[in-house]
Order: sequence, then C-alpha cells, then structure tokens
Amino acid sequence: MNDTITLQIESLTHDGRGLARAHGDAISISGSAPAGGRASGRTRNRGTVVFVTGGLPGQTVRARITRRKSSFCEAEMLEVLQDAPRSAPPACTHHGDCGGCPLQTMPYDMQLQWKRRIALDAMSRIGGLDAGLVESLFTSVLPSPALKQYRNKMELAFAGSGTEGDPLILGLRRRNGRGVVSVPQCALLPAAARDIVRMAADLAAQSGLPAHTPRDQARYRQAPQEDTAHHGKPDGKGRRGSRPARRAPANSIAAAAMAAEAVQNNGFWRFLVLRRGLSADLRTPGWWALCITSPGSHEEQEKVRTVGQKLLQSFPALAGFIHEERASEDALAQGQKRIASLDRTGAHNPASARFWQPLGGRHFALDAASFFQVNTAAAQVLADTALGMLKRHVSQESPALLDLYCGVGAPGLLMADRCGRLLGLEQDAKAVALAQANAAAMGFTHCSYVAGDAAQRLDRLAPAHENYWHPTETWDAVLVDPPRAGLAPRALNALLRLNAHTILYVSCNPATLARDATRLRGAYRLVEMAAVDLFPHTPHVECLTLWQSL
Ligand SMILES: C[S@@+](CC[C@H](N)C(=O)[O-])C[C@H]1O[C@@H](n2cnc3c(N)ncnc32)[C@H](O)[C@@H]1O
Repeated sequence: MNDTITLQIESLTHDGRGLARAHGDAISISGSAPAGGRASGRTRNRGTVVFVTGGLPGQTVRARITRRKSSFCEAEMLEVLQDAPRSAPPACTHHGDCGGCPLQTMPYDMQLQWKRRIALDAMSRIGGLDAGLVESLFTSVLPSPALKQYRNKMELAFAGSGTEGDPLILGLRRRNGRGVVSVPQCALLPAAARDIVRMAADLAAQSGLPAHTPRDQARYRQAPQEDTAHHGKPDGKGRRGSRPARRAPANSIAAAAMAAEAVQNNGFWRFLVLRRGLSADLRTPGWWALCITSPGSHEEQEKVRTVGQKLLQSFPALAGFIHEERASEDALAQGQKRIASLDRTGAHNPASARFWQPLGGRHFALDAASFFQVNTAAAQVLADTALGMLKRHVSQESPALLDLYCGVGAPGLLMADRCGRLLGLEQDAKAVALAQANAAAMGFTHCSYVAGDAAQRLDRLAPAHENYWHPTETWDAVLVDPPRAGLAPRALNALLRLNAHTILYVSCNPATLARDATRLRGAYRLVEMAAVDLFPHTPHVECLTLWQSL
C-alpha cells in the first residue's frame, strides 16, 4: 500500500480542494482493498475520487493520502510535478504555507469560471434544478474590483505556548490546516496593518501568556466552527495550569463550568481581528482592533489593556482597541463578553468600538464585532446586483420588504425609499440596535428591526395554525441573507408559509443555497441567478437567486 501518489487534478471542489481520480491499484481504500475493487459502480469505472488539499485543476501533483473512506480518499499535495497549462505567479510570499489564498496561482478569469462551475453544479446536483436552465440564467461571476488588499477585516489567530521552541505568533491558518503560520508580508494586508500585527504579536509574546489551544473539542460539544483563522494543535497542551481534562458530566451546568475551566487552563490569547472603516466624521479612515482572549484574571485583563494602549500610542491610524473574552472551548473569532473598549487616548470609551462603512452612497454604523461584508468594493457590486434584481421583479407600488438576517441593515436599507414598510430580523441584538440607528440616521421611519432567532421570529410572522393569536402580516418581497449554514428547516418552513411573491436569497455557500433550493422550487420558480466574487484567490463565491411564486 503506497501513501504517496501522483495525481492529475481534474476540477475544484466548493471548499477549494483539487479533485483527482486514482485508477487501478494506485491507492487502497476501505481497509486496503484496491481502488476499483470494492468501490461503487461509479468509482469502479471512473477511478477513486481523491480530494487533494493544495491541488489545483490542470496540475500534476505528488500527494500523500491522509484519509481513506469507502468511496473516496483525502490527500495533501506535497509537490507540483507539472504546472497547470495556465498559471499565474503567486501574489504573496507566504503562498505554499498559508491557507489564506489557495487559488492565487490560478489566473483570475479561471478563478471566476471555476466559481461559476461550483455554483452551477451545486444548483443542479444538490438543488435538483434543470442544469440547462441554471446555465442560461447564470452566465458569469462578477469580478471583485480589487484583487489585492481587498479586505476591510482580517481575522488573525494567536498560536504557540511562548516557550523557546514554540514562540507565540499571530497569523493565518496553515494551508494543510495544521496550526497557524506567521504572515508578515501577507498580500491581503496593507503595510500599516502589517505593522500593527507585528507589534501586537511582539507585545502579546512579552506578556508571558500563552496562546489558547482548543482542546478536546468533541468532549465538550461546543458550537460548530464557522469561518475562522485558527486550527488548534492536535495535542492541545496548555500552560495555564496542567490539570488533565476530565470526562464531561451529564449535567449541563457542570459541563459548562468544566468547559470554562478547560479554557482557563488551555492558554489565553486567541484572535486579533483587524477592521478598517471610517471614523465618526465619515471621512477619516482608520483601523479598529478586536482582541479576543480566553477569560482572564484582573491581572491578565490589565495585560491586554497595556497591549492595547501601546498599540494605540504607536499607530495614530488605530482608532479603537476592543477586548472581548470567549469562554467556549472552540476556535470561533467571536467574543462573548466585552471587557474594554479603548479610544485613541487609551481610555475606556464604549463609543470607540463604533465605525462606519460606505455602501450605496450611504454610511452604515458598525460595532467592532458586527457583521459586514469584508470586501467593501465588491459589496457594492453585490448590493447593486441585489437591488437591480428586486427592482426588476418586485412589481408592487410600495412593497412590504422583510429583511431576514439583516445585520446592521445593509443592503436592505438601500431599498427602503421604495418600500411601504421594511422589517429586519437579526439574531445579534447589538446589530439590531445599529440597524435601527442606521435607519433613523437615513431619515426612515417606516423601518423596524427585531432581535432574535430568525426561525422563531418567522414562526410568529407566518403562523402554522390559523387560530394563532398573532396577526398575520403580508410581505411582498423577502431578502434572505443567512450565514454559511443556510436556513434552518424551521426557518425555511415559515418562509414558505409567508407566501411572499418574491424571494431574493443571497448566499455565501452554494451548497446550502442549493439544499434550500430543493424546498423553494416546490413553490417558487428561479427567475434570475447571479454571483459576485467577494473573496478573490479563495474558492468562496457569493450567489444571488431571485425566486417568484408559482
Ligand atoms: C451573511 S450575514 C448578512 C448580514 C447583512 N444582510 C449584511 O449583508 O451585512 C448573516 C447575518 O445573520 C445573522 N444570524 C446568524 N444566525 C442567525 C439566526 N439564527 N437568526 C437570525 N440572524 C442570524 C448574523 O448575525 C449575521 O448578521
């Protein structure tokens, strides 16, 4: 049985891995049975599917098999033996180690073509839509106006115990998913931000506190990981205490306490999230740093404050330093408790976490922890495309618009002057308050926002039983923009019960969009599909689908 194999990469998967096929006895799967021997009919004729991390279509690579399943294998690329017929020089010196921009050696026009292919395949294979129909509706992916330094937000992870052989670093997830790599020359980061990152890493190292390493995640069953820069070390050794992890008790309160204790004992520094935006005068650009740590003692919190104050002193472009703690034992770059919010003078000032992003000729107020599209210029393309679709298909005079998963109100508020009323639903209460403030600042009095889980809130808007006490409102159009997981079944059921004439479903994950499309197409017809590249050099693509009731 050979673990190293030569493969020709045929295509790209939605998660950015190369797809190859191994033929004959080239590899063994399912407990050493040769590929083609025990495999299904499909794999028997066409070879065993191998998903290759780091491999791109057209390349011939040497790869190591890392996992064998009954119908496919996983591998990691070791070396490119022959480049793809068309390739581009890497845009970043960290290409090869860093997992941030895996497509950067693919010419940009090809990146867009593959993204289109990924979305098309998902809609026909998973969504069950007619492939010819989707091909004819969805002709291209709209490019990002900027290909370098396009991000207004970077999530960097701390790693390392701070000991001699394992220094504390601040960087991005490694290409092979194992740990974090320092990226001092990252092509996504402008020079000013690189300097902030370098100094933050040095100051954190000087604190003497180790980075947090998620440990024993399965045992504590925390929230699933979404987009994050960090993957913990597999051995997960911590330095803040050396007690071994105990088995989680059945009692959930005790389990939560144990999870918090495990975090306490498993390192401190977690993430530095850098955000770029406009200060209160709406003209001065600046940076905001959100530092996420494990829960700490007063002394540890003071160390973070000192790091923040030194950064604010050294970088006039840094307008705020916010410290949040995360107690959950996972690798999400989201704080759960705000500890401090320092302004340029280094003093605690809650307003220092506020900044603004331009979109559609308006300004949206955000908190350092709020969601906003990370590529400002491409977000404009996305908003223009979304508004164009709604204008073409919402025929009512002053339509009632429901903005589901509305964040701080973008891009729904750009449609507000055409609407009779607008209601936004959003889980993050802080974002809801900001959406209300944004609507008020834009002079809209017919827009309201409600905080809560979309599924629960939708159930109230679309009662399952006729004698339900809550009055039913009708909605002409619904703008749906969920996180990567797509719509929960309960949310999808309630959305269908609303009977809105038009649904615009915006999605950052073609696979979950396609899954939800299987339900939508029972009551709606897909009339337009478009996509925008918000994340050049990555496999991600933002899709827009416009549905009209049958
Ligand atoms: C992709 S973002 C879209 C936000 C906004 N439309 C925009 O473009 O800025 C998804 C939003 O859904 C929110 N969210 C996540 N899960 C939710 C849930 N179960 N119920 C309501 N909102 C949720 C997130 O907080 C986030 O603001």
